[in-house]
Amino acid sequence: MIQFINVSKEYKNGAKALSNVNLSIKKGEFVFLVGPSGAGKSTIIKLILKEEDPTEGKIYLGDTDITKVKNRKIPYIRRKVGVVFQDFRLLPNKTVYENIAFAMEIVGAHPKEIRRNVPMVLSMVDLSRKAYCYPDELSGGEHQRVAIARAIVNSPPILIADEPTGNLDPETAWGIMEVLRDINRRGTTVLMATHAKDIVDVMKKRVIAIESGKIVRDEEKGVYEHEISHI
Ligand SMILES: Nc1ncnc2c1ncn2[C@@H]1O[C@H](COP(=O)(O)OP(=O)(O)OP(=O)(O)O)[C@@H](O)[C@H]1O
Repeated sequence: MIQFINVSKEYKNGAKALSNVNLSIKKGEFVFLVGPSGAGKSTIIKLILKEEDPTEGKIYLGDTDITKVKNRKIPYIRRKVGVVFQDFRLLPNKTVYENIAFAMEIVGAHPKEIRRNVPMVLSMVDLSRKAYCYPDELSGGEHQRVAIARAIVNSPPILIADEPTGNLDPETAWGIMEVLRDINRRGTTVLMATHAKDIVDVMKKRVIAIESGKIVRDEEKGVYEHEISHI
């Protein structure tokens, strides 16, 4: 579903963000991307979204090498990948319903489909009763659930979450994890970058650890970090 082959990324200012990264994520997997600040997690996400291009290497989404995709075809990639950020990014002057509907309008969905799908995803994130609220009337956890609903409303096969629980208290964060787990169980591939050690350790999902732009660990049912023994 997602494949990086010998991917390196150097930003224009000379910062080397990734060097020779190889990774392969299969359809339906749930993967945590962990590592210290500046390790390269957001860069991996930006490359998948084609917000940046790699300096070297190939990146496949399904059968498509997205490094070869022309800029005008980028919206086609964005339809395959839903994305949720730490800071929500909802439109403040639109209601919850309109925020989600807007994500469908911009990909040209039929109004009938919008009327069917928006209530469906709102119910998935348990927010049907807030459909006509504005973002400033929501709690942080509710905001993030709307952002997730918006990310999945076009049924993308891949959902990327960059620190989705970063601004939330522990209990609310766990609510978000339950929503992501449900979405994954319905078949969506989920890639989540996080610093939340407790969440990673409890979920027992695949963990890819990155440090200084290199993958240093890739484990099934992994943990956030291994204790270093000083004996
Ligand atoms: N647009 C940019 N221009 C130049 N350098 C950048 C840019 N974005 C990131 N970098 C550099 O690339 C490296 C990797 O950054 P990246 O944002 O991918 O790390 P990260 O693992 O997501 O960190 P964090 O956990 O703090 O979000 C860092 O050294 C960073 O300073």
